[in-house]
Amino acid sequence: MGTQRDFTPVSTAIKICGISTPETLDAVIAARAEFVGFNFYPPSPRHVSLQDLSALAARAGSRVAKVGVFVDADDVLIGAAVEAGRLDAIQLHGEEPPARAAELKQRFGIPVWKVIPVATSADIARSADYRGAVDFMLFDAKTPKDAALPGGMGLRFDWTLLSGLDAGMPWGLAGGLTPANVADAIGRTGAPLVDTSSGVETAPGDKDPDAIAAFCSAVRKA
Ligand SMILES: O=C(O)c1ccccc1NCC(=O)[C@H](O)[C@H](O)COP(=O)(O)O
Repeated sequence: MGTQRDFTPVSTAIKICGISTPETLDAVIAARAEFVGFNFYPPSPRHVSLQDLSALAARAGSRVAKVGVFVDADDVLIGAAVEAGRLDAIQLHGEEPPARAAELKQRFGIPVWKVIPVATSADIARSADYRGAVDFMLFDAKTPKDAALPGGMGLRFDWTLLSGLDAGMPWGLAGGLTPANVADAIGRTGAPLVDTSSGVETAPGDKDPDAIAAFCSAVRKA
């Protein structure tokens, strides 16, 4: 099982989400991102099979922490992915309630991240329900009800909603972050971690190694 990371920030941590090829995994590692996300939501263009996950995880070794992204998944899928990918954390990107998150934390013994979809200040307030149940909160843009995916859509939310945030635990910012806007996002929110997916792609699911490098460089200069 994976190890719990120390989020005490010396600089902003980076998660590149939706990696599915060896070449783009290498780009994430070369750019020294702290976290890589592997997607287990079948409708996503970034979805990885357990077989591919296993090969990617072996390639990564311990050079980057591996986060599995799940949407209201059952224990069988999560367990298989945790084992095949030697995952370091489980990211819940669906409608999992706090009790379900706490159950998964207990069952698999690795940190659980909960995505908080944000459109209004009420969404930020609701994140308090997850205190004590999860290890990390990722504030991401709420997608429209008829959206194809609950994440990875390149949508931003109003960053001022995070003003004065006391999440009560480590947290991060996601949603529409790109090499061009991530420094501004960090400056405005003070996010200890930033996460991107479509912002470093040429098409849905096609990650661009140069954009991954540019994103990480922009974060380090911020
Ligand atoms: O990326 C996906 O396809 C996806 C599908 C279903 C649930 C979550 C998904 N992505 C999770 C992420 O952590 C993304 O990085 C996050 O939503 C930000 O995406 P983007 O706005 O494209 O940077």
